[in-house]
Amino acid sequence: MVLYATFCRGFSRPNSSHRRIAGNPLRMVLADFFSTSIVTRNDENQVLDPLIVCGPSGVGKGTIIAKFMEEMGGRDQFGFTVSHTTRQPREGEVNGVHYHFVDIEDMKQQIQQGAFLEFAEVHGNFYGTSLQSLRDVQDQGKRCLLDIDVEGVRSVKNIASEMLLEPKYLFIAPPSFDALKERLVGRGTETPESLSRRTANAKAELEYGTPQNFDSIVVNNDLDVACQDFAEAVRKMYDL
Ligand SMILES: Nc1ncnc2c1ncn2[C@@H]1O[C@H](COP(=O)(O)OP(=O)(O)OP(=O)(O)O)[C@@H](O)[C@H]1O
Repeated sequence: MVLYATFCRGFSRPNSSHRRIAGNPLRMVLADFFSTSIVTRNDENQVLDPLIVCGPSGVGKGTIIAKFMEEMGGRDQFGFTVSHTTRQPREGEVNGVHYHFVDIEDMKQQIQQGAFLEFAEVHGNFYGTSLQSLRDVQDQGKRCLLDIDVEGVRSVKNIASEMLLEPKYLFIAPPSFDALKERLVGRGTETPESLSRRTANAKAELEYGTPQNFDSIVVNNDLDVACQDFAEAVRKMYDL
């Protein structure tokens, strides 16, 4: 409830043009009643429900999302919601672009202040999606694209209806567990310890990646095919 109140407060922009709340009639009435702009429309009058992308570490989420956004027109409709993390930046990662890199005390403080839609401690580090990062995307009239782990998906599912959000959930699966492990090794970012933590977590994450829990599942075997499948799944889910 505290989080909900924070969320409503955070998203309340009474004078904004994006306050044209939409969706089904009940949603519209409730959204107006609660004076929240979580449910918004863009200039083409389309509802801006978030896209939640999930999958085990190393499956290729970042790679597919980058191609979709940069090479397949994704950026016209979606804005990447930049997560916070307490892990160290990898080579080439830019603060504020790939992640907001923060230290652990800062992150804990912001969590306590209710600044996050969801957060989780994964592989010994905190990851989270701040309400501000969602607002930043919505202010551009775009749908939020979130790349979050299974715990994050569970958290969002628990609170989405309270917030009148109707996200679409897409899971990216590897062709096999061995292929996933090979990619993590090939990426060259993991220590032996972090590799075994990530692969151990992947087992439970793959079990959660079922049609019961996700609107769409894309298998990332051949990268180009997976990107096409991803774009097609997005088109179908949002009726674009
Ligand atoms: N279809 C594919 N075939 C082979 N390698 C791939 C494929 N897709 C991605 N990769 C490679 O796998 C590695 C992991 O990809 P990426 O970093 O995008 O995964 P991720 O799911 O975003 O991981 P994390 O959750 O840890 O950030 C990268 O080195 C990437 O180049």
